[in-house]
Amino acid sequence: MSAPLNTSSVWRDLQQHRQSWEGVTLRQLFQDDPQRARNFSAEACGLYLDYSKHLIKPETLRLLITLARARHLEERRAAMFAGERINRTEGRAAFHVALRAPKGHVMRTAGVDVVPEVHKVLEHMAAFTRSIHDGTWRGATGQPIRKIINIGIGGSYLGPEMAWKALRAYRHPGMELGFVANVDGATFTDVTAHLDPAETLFIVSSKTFTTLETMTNAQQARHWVTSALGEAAVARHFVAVSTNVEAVEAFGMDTGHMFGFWDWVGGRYSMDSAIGLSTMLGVGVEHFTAMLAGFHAMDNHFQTAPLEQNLPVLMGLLALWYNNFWDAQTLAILPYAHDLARFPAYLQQLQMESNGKGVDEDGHPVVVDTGAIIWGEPGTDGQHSFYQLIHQGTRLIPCDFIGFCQPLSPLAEQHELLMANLIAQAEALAFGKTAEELRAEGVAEALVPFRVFPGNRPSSVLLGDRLDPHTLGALVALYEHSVFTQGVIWGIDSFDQWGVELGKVLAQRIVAELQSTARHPHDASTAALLQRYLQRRGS
Ligand SMILES: O=P(O)(O)OC[C@H]1O[C@](O)(CO)[C@@H](O)[C@@H]1O
Repeated sequence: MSAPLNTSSVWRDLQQHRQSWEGVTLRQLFQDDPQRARNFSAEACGLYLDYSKHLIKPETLRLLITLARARHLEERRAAMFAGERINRTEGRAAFHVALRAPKGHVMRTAGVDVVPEVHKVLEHMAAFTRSIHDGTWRGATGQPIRKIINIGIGGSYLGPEMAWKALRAYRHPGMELGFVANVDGATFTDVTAHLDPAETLFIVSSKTFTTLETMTNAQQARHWVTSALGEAAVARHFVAVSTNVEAVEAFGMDTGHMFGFWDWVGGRYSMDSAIGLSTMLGVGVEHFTAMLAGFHAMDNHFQTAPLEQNLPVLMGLLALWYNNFWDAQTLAILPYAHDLARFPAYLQQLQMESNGKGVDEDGHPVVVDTGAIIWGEPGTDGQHSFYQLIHQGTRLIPCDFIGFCQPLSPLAEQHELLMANLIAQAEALAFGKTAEELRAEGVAEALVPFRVFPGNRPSSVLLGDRLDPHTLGALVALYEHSVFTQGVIWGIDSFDQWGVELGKVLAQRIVAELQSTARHPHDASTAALLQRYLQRRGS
């Protein structure tokens, strides 16, 4: 058994190095090193990362990279790309990198090259997509399908919804996508309110095909379709995406219209698998293929670039630096792109389900803090809401700003304003405004303390040329591998999610109590809540 992480010599060196930060300012660091912006920036797959406004010196990076090496990041990365069972608690590989491997690449797990199977499914998805787009596939009444509703939750929803919004400029003409995730019936009624069943296709997306929310909404959809079009319509209006053939059959769906994937694809790493069928239908085969190429380009970069210039490694190490050495609790994701509005929500599952762990891979309590709380909103909306706290509050909140040089909206002038705000926010956070500067501007003395911006608030700026499918794929893979980097250093299993189970089991028990006279023992609070609900729910 290796020594606890926080007693390792490099961890201690980092703690000591952190002490040397008292009184150090980003202003000073930039003054001392005119090359700082160049020295602390890197570029890959069309994404430029400026990390010069972080509380780091060359020594910080050297120590963080030493830590990564000491924790065998390179070996663990090789194990992931070799299809080894790195998801130990579930006894599986975490082989999402094989989902975007080009045809002809060999990627083996458990001795099997999975790339041919992956491409077989992609070809099935492409043929289906084309048949919907060209009208060969029609609904039960002969009408072309124009509305696609993805029923799924968590990893079977967040990626497709995020991508549908992110790739708005690349949508296939005439196609509309909707998403039903929440078990709240309001979601289903809202999404289907103005839809015509005759031109609507449901994709039931669930890795396990047992998830309560998804199965409930799928039954609701079935009722909605069959009450309008009859039982025989199910075959023309439903397809499934799952790893569970038996459950799809049991649901009464034609497995010929099922798009499979594999147990080595984690839910939150699945938007580039058949779970992306709605994305492919929404943006077309070519754009989906370009997105996969973006994922793959970033995989290559992660696999081959030296750690010092490796974007996912750098981002992972920076996140860990604040999480473990500056007591930062959170990381703000701030996309300056309306089309990335759902990116923070997507990253919440990716990062918090992956790295929200309190025991290490050997089952021992972790000795350091793990995954940060991820949150955020698109700029500039957030500026008029929570940025006050980021600028002048008492907490340190590292920020990831994400922006694009070229607008997708025809309102190019507004894009200038948007990007000016992104650049200004990173500048203001880093360098702040001193009392002397305020006085020199003639600010009344009584107001000076309120108007001081302390600065020294760290941020990354990720700049792409354009939010296109390739860039989106690269961006998602960048965060996937950054999450992996952090998980490896903490020694946790980033690919399981046992923490979601207990609530599911308890909910099932409570459902039984709400729907019958069965009663289970509960604590006083739960019992009182149940009683009040039962009394007041109405008939
Ligand atoms: O695709 P499924 O099996 O319906 O699961 C949906 C989601 O539920 C979870 O298992 C946990 O809530 C996620 O990891 C997963 O993405």
